[in-house]
Amino acid sequence: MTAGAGQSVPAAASRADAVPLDQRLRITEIFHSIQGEADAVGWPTVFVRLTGCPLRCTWCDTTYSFHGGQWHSIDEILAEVGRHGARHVCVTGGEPLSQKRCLVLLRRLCDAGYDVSLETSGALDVAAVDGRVRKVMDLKAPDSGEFKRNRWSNLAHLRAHDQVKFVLAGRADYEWARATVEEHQLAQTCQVLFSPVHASLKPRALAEWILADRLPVRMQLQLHKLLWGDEPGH
Ligand SMILES: C[S@@+](CC[C@H](N)C(=O)[O-])C[C@H]1O[C@@H](n2cnc3c(N)ncnc32)[C@H](O)[C@@H]1O
Ligand SMILES: Nc1nc2[nH]cc(C(=O)O)c2c(=O)[nH]1
Ligand code: SF4
Ligand SMILES: [Mg+2]
Repeated sequence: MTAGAGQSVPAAASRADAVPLDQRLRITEIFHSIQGEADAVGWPTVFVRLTGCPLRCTWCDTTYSFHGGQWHSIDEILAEVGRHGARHVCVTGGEPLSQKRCLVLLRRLCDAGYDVSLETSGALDVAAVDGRVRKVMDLKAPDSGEFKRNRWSNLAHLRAHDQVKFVLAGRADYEWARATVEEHQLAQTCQVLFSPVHASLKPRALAEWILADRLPVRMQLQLHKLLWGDEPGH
């Protein structure tokens, strides 16, 4: 289901008409791919990309999710996810938590037995996210232009299976991330991921900085971009 690309699910769409709008979610795309980021990297995964984001990170690779999309009921989304036969589901966006019913979707996916992860900017409250969901929470570095949106109180809701992620555009971002990890003792709470902004910061430079500083962080590249480049739907 690639709602943003104009493809819909006709039979399901007519059923959804009976569901009140406030019980539906606006979806940009649902697709099956290899998880390219975070702890579940490499697993065949179904991605549910919710439409809309209140942030505008300078380097965002998913600007096509800011607008458009199609409304779908949670039952429809679950049916589409099930069609792909994967164990892992990643709810992403856009900023998924900017739609309140995302919380219900996450709970329903967990109840259905999926291994569920949530990619979130860290700008919205994560307190009510189902504890079974693995949160992958960005802390936005200065060069993202969205540093002021970091919601520091979210750190209190991180559990051992969650991840804090820093996407870094250059050395200044790196210095800030290193100081933030230290200040908040993040590596003692959960995995800390450092990733270069794709095609901006050289991965090798980031790797050498992490090694030189003996940082307790996990470096990562976006595997799907090595496989498929910037094509949406992967
Ligand atoms: C597209 S965002 C959607 C979820 C949520 N809005 C967020 O920012 O976490 C998913 C992940 O992709 C990362 N990302 C976006 N553009 C990127 C880029 N150009 N290079 C590396 N990572 C990027 C984000 O930092 C985030 O960790
Ligand atoms: N393959 C693949 N893995 C991903 N992991 C997180 C993604 C995202 O856009 O949030 C993503 C994505 O867009 N594609
Ligand atoms: S918060 Fe996520 S989706 Fe929104 S602009 Fe930043 S990277 Fe893109
Ligand atoms: Mg992506």
